Amino acid sequence: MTRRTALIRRPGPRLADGLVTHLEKSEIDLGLAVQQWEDYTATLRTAGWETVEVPAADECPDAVFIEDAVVVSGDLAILTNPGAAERKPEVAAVEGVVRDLGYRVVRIEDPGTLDGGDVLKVGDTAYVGLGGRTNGAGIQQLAGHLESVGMRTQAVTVERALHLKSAVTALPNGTVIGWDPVVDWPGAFPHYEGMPEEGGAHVVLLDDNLLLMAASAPRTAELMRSRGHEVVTVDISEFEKLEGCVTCLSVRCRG
Ligand SMILES: CN(C)C(=N)NCCC[C@H](N)C(=O)O
Repeated sequence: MTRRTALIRRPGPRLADGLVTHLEKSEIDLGLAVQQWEDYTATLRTAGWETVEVPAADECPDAVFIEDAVVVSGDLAILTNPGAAERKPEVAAVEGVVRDLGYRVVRIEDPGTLDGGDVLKVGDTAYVGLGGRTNGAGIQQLAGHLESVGMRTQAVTVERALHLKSAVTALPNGTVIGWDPVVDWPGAFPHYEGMPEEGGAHVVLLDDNLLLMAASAPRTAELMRSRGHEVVTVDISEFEKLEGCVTCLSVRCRG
């Protein structure tokens, strides 16, 4: 049976100090955020995922966005080198967890920077956002590591969004979906389709036909249901205020 493990990391007391780049800062309700995180992680478990908690990094406000700290593919865990200095200390505690899960561990090193939110895997292609957080050296190193697990890498410019996966994710059939105003280069993807809402650009594939989406994208959820997908939604409003989305709150390990 294939492993379905999701790495998660509890929000810390400093969450409200998290970085914002493309949004105005707004007030965060920490109690509500913790409740939303509990709901999100419970949704993963209900869908059959075992959740593994990475030790909290309470001094790092953005640590809950665990997706940015590690990229997994096949038997490989690639520890990232986040592009924002404040986020670099998040990575250290991930290493022990992925080693315990049996992954071969490699890392992105200076001068390369890379955030996991910039890596979108579709089949055997990893599209990687080249933008504010991930640089060319980081993409080159990633490409070398991914080659060892049979993945090819393609860089995609990201200027209008924080991360590539802030702008686009992919449906089970490989179609890349996005929210047009923040997608710099839709032609990079063989099949691209714009969605009616910003939050509609983000799906987590929980199963062959089961999508996890944010409650902030009801029209897109309806569109997906009308096409035969099952959709579960979670309210992640407090994380959206910090430019987070459903993908950022976990790292899905399949295999
Ligand atoms: C796909 N996305 C958006 C992510 N993987 N990460 C979101 C990180 C948000 C955090 N406040 C920051 O600015 O780093």
